[in-house]
Amino acid sequence: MNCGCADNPTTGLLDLWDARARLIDAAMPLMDSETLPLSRAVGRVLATPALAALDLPGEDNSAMDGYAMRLADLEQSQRQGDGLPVLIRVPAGAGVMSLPSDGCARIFTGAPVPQGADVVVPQERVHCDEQGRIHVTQEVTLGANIRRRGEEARHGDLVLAAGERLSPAAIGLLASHGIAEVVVKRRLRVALLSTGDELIEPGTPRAPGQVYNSNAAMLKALLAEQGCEVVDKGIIADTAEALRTALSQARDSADMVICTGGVSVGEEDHVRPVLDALGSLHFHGIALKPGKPFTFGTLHDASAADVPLIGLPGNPVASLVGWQLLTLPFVQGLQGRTPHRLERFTVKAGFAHRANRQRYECLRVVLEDAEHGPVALLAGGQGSHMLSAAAVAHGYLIIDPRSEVKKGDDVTYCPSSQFLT
Ligand SMILES: Nc1nc2c(c(=O)[nH]1)N[C@H]1C(S)=C(S)[C@@H](COP(=O)(O)OP(=O)(O)OC[C@H]3O[C@@H](n4cnc5c(N)ncnc54)[C@H](O)[C@@H]3O)O[C@H]1N2
Ligand code: MOO
Repeated sequence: MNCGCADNPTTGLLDLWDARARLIDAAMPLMDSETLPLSRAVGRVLATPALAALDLPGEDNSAMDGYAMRLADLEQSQRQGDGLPVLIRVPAGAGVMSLPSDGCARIFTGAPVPQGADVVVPQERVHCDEQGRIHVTQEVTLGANIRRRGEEARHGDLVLAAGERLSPAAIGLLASHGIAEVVVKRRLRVALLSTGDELIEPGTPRAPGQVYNSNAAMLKALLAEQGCEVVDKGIIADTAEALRTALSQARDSADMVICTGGVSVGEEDHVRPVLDALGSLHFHGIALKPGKPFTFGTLHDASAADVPLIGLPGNPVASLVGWQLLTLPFVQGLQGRTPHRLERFTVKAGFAHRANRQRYECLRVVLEDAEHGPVALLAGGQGSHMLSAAAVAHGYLIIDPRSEVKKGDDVTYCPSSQFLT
């Protein structure tokens, strides 16, 4: 593990992308797992690969309601102009039948194609004469409208790799293979602390100077969305003693600790000194606005495994950005997931902006469609204490340090939706 040294000696700050890479490298996946029925497995992380127990589809089956036939029989009947008699009827759920020669089968979507048939013609493309014989009105191609046995997966194929988070579509996929239960990682247990004497919980009366604890509400929602179990340690007073006690208890109750506030440089900011006493600091201070005082370290425990600690800045937008860009990939690593690659693409700036000299800036923006593609507009006030813009933003513009953005310039956009998968 690296020390807390910044990689930019001039600014004293660690590069944003280096910090992200270090966090991804440092995440040691949880080893414990449990077996769950599919009905309780959505959002959980597969601990073992899911393999196909059979071919999918299980048989050649029809993609259309229509008529299954041999192309050779059809061509013969077309030369003679007498159409094909319907000899069998194959509904979905029927077993695999055999197609007698010189005729066709009435067939329905999903029904097994009878042996011998090599094409299915949709019913809209046939004409049925008075004798009930089928005439095909358009050209047909060998194999058309037949979904082939095993075309999606063969027995033994990998269906989903270990480390995949189970989306509703993934649950459906497993069910389509007949899989009823899966081995998943146990939920990551995250202890959450909010430091600050000014903090009170929403729903309680407020005195002047007090601030509602928005970080805990937001982080609980973010952690729940990632399938984590939150151990809520509440609001901790701004004293080193209170923080030391709270962090040691948090360490003993969770796989990871997240605290907010108290990571800056004032004498009321106790996270770093307490971390020095209880464990070790890996880094502090990132070239990121908002989010500069982001802190990463380890709480040591003589009798149990070490527990990682992430200290998010108190300013609510700094906490949010510090979660999305840095904490989330670390949490995903602990969960045994492959941390997602940050999705970014280029849009046009709809405003001018002079960037911070030392830090990447994450501007909260909304996208609007314009003639030559999407244009980013500021979603509202950009203060790191203002959640209003973050709450309605579609994503971030990530602006390089020292750059100057002019209206109409190409800029890097990072959609927020990616942080919710
Ligand atoms: N002299 C300096 N002062 C500050 C610096 C600096 O480099 N030099 N950095 C600034 C930056 S950047 C940030 S971000 C903040 C971060 O400070 P802390 O992490 O120590 O946070 P606090 O001081 O405890 O609080 C900052 C701000 O956020 C509000 N807050 C805190 N917790 C919550 C919460 N759970 N819910 C809602 N709001 C919260 C708090 O009331 C303060 O307004 O430091 C700058 N200062
Ligand atoms: O992280 Mo602070 O909010 O950059 O201002």
